[in-house]
Amino acid sequence: MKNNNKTVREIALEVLDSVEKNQSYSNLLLNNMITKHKLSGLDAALLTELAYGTIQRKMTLDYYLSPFVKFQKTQGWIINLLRLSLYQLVFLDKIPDHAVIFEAVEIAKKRGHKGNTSMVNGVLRNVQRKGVPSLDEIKEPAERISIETSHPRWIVERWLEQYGYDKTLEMCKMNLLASVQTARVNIRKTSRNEVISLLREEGFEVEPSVVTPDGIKALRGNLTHSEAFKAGFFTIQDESSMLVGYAIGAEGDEQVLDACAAPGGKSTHIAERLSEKGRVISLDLHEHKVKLIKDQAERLGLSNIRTRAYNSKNVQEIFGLGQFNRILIDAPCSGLGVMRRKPDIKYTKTQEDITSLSGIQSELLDAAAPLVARGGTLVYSTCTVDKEENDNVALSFLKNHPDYEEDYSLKDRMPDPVKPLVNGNMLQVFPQDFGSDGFFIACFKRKVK
Ligand SMILES: C[S@@+](CC[C@H](N)C(=O)[O-])C[C@H]1O[C@@H](n2cnc3c(N)ncnc32)[C@H](O)[C@@H]1O
Repeated sequence: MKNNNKTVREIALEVLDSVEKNQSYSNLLLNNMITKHKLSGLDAALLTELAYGTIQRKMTLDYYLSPFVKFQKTQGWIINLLRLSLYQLVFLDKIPDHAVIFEAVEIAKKRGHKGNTSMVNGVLRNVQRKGVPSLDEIKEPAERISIETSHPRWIVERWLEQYGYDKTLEMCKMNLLASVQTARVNIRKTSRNEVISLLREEGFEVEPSVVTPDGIKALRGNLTHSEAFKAGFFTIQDESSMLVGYAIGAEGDEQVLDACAAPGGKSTHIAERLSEKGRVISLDLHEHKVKLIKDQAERLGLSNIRTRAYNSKNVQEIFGLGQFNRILIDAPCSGLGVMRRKPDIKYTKTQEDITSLSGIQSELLDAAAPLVARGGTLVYSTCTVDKEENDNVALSFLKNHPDYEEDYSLKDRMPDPVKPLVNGNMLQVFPQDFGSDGFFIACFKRKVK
């Protein structure tokens, strides 16, 4: 359990501190830590469980700690150490209580003075003796969901209003579960059956996705470490994200603009479905992001993608009106559909972010709209579940663009299990539908006349 003289729990505490202090993204930070400390499979899995679990359950843990700790008067790292320890005591049954408390005290000794050590020891032993307060004390439904599932109250209230009690509770509970790694097969190079056989030969536990025809689910092992990945046989992508590639329906020699394209998950999907002569033009704001798309295209052996660092609000300055058969706006969004993979999102996003993002989303759609050829397709997607960024943006787009209409072929383009979720030209996938990301897709068609 020791790496560079740091235990996995010490590293987990560093992750918690950094996520809180520097607003670092937990998923990126965790990957960096795993590499920096050269963590092996089991230790990497434990670090992920401890750091993600503690962040995911932060509000519940604070409720449990509240009778025992004066939050205002306690240093941040001590609160994090207590959260980390309590998470193990309450939510993990494979680690004995005495080991959890012993390690917490050792960390406190290394990090702080004697007073800190005895406080950590005292709080954890007190919790052990008296037990944590019952959630049944919380009578009000929004507050109960908020504390029990660690979602800020404003998010719970919005979802209650938009989707009702049952869906909200289901979604909040689902968001606490670990996400499963999934991959999309590069149909240019190989088939799903072949990739599954290759991965199994390499010792990975995988199965076909039941959501998408080109998807694979990893039950054990990180697929990016496989030879099949290096050979460009697949892309790591969430199953909901894959749906966008089907929704846009690109084929043959078509010209497609992907206006918010990095790191390239959807651009490469579209390119795989086009011919060699077809083109995906992939834009994103910064050179370093565009490089991610180029790297993926190269790994996958795709020569029909062109990239450029560009602000897509100004696309009309570089492309001709009606130039593209299809355009995708996979817009920047609040990401409230991907909380399982980025648990810190729920604590950092605000209602103001949602409003300002919906403005940006509309601007991007407005800028791209005239570049779609008559009879062509415009697809708008987000990885969020908030109606202000989803349905409302889609509806106001149609209202402001009389040259567009709903594209009802969205349903035909969806894989069978997804079809029942399509509502006209829109699709909202919730995390609880398939265990994939919360995702929204709207399809528009530019009128022929
Ligand atoms: C949801 S992500 C795109 C994910 C990508 N489509 C994929 O499947 O891999 C949104 C992207 O939009 C980019 N973005 C935000 N504002 C933009 C703008 N004005 N012009 C171009 N790209 C923008 C962000 O940098 C971010 O990479």
